[in-house]
Amino acid sequence: MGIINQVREKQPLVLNLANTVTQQRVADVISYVGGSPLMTTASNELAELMQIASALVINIGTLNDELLPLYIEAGKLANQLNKPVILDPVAVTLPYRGEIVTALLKEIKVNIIRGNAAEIAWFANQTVAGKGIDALDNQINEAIVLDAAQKTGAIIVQSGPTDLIADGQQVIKITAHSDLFKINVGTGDMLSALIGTFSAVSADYFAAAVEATELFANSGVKAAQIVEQKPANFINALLDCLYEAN
Ligand SMILES: Nc1ncnc2c1ncn2[C@@H]1O[C@H](COP(=O)(O)OP(=O)(O)OP(=O)(O)O)[C@@H](O)[C@H]1O
Ligand SMILES: Cc1ncsc1CCO
Ligand SMILES: [Mg+2]
Repeated sequence: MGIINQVREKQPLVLNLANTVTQQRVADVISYVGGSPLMTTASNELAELMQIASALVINIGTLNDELLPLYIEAGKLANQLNKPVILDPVAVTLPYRGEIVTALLKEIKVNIIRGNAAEIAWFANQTVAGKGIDALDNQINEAIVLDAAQKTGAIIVQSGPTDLIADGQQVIKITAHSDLFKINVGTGDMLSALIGTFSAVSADYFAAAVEATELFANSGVKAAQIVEQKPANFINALLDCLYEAN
């Protein structure tokens, strides 16, 4: 049985420390594949929520000083309960964000990191051109992705025209893509949430990352055919394709 079927059967609750820009799209992705999204920013309820959640997705897109303790507290709870932690390190190449992520990784174990080429290179102490939330150079450099996996101990998903998924030993490439992904802000955040949802029901986090990334790419290809290059319609078609996936 594919992991998508397990998601539909188990309807896992996926807890999100989301950014405030794209959280509706993130909630939609989780719900359309059969999961149950929940967003919080309240420290007081984290212990209760991590008990019922099956995965934690931390997206630092709109971080602030108060959020670092929340990320750490939620991450520690997830680690203690053996639930997967997915990190979306939005614009981590910027100094303040880099400081926050460095501090976070000292305190918690992150199981999967999903970012663009510029963000992933940061974890390998390398520089790949980027501006804010966007990568400007979609390098397909397997050595960087492997190094990022080894340095962090996390599974790495580098998104771009070709997606790369790596643990410390192997790299898998996914080449199916649509250029309508790129214009739509938050498709990376959606992918991180989809990976979180798949890892919520699969003990094999590498398989979860691969299957979720493949499904997202293939759904994008189908959606692009349906909407004939209309980028706003693309998101709706993408969600419809995720809803229909099996
Ligand atoms: N140039 C491109 N052509 C086709 N697909 C792309 C391209 N760039 C990214 N993608 C796809 O778009 C999705 C989002 O990846 P991207 O690398 O843009 O994430 P991101 O920069 O974190 O995005 P965001 O910050 O908007 O959420 C992924 O499914 C990725 O495979
Ligand atoms: C545009 C933007 N700014 C902070 S987060 C975000 C959404 C992409 O991650
Ligand atoms: Mg991003």
